[in-house]
Amino acid sequence: MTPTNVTHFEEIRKRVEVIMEEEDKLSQECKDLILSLPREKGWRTRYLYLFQGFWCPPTEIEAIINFQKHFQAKDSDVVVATIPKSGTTWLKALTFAIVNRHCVTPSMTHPLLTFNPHELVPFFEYNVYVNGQIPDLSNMIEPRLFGTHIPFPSLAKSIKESNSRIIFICRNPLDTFVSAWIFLNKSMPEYLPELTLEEAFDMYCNGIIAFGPTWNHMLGYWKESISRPKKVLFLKYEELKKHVNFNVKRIAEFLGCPFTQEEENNGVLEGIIKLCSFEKMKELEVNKSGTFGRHFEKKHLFRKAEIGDWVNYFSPSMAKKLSQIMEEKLSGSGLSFNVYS
Ligand SMILES: Nc1ncnc2c1ncn2[C@@H]1O[C@H](COP(=O)(O)OS(=O)(=O)O)[C@@H](OP(=O)(O)O)[C@H]1O
Repeated sequence: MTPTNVTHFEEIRKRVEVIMEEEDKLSQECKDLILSLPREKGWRTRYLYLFQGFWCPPTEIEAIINFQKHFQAKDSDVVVATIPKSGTTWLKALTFAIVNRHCVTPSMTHPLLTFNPHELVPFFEYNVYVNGQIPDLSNMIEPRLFGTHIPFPSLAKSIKESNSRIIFICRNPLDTFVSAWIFLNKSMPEYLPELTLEEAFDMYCNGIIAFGPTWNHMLGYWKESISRPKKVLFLKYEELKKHVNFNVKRIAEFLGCPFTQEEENNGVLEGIIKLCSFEKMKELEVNKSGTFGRHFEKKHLFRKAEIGDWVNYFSPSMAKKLSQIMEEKLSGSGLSFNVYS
């Protein structure tokens, strides 16, 4: 092992220890609850627990309970909701850039050039309600922007009942799986010691993935976007990538701040798209080092950003299997997900 590898390994070991300690520090109430829940081997934590109908790591369970008890939504709030590895970083960046475009003057450095999108749009479950904290969020600049991987039914009641808005994005589940698998292997390899790609894939097909089953997660937001289109905007990563201008304009309209013709003529829309692009974000110093969320490395957030990269990892039979599962689980909902597109 080279000295650089040793340092990297040491860093990862330390982060894993921190996570273990955080799990040990959970409140007794939460520990008791967790003991009563069905559990399966986790991908990046010792176990995932079946909590409120979805698979969840233990520290997130405590955070979600706190969030459900204490979060008071404002009508102006915007929540970026996603399945992990389906375009969260990108959508957070776009949302931040769209809603704050009138506050950023040409003479100032854009916050997205010096902060990672996860630092500008905090996750309820990883940043805001961690370690039993109940932060005072009333002084945050409005509109307040938050991120979450929590399924729709488990969002705080005040989000569902207020006029706050939710933008949801999901992605071809095979690419989502590959992105998650590679991200965790790179960022947290110690957590995947005995799990082969095939085993992880089988777990995924059985719905066992943080915040999954994936199909339930999609369906929760999908159904809400149909019944309350002003409340939930439902996006797909592939469509956002293929028709970025159209969809960025759609997001702005949904958020009540459409781009004017003048802004379009002056390159404001184009500028936002460029600023938030994979190529631009990947090259920023701020995104090359340091960690975010649950001690993940920022640099691994920007890998390939390609549609259909799964072909480099899966056999045709794996693709067929997941495709069939998705078809069956989504059948009758009006939502379809072609893994081949
Ligand atoms: N700006 C931008 N534009 C397009 N695509 C982007 C962007 N930033 C990140 N990515 C790609 O998104 C994948 C990471 O997903 P998430 O951002 O959801 O990860 S996380 O849940 O926040 O950890 C991951 O996909 P893969 O490359 O397929 O692994 C990233 O490369």
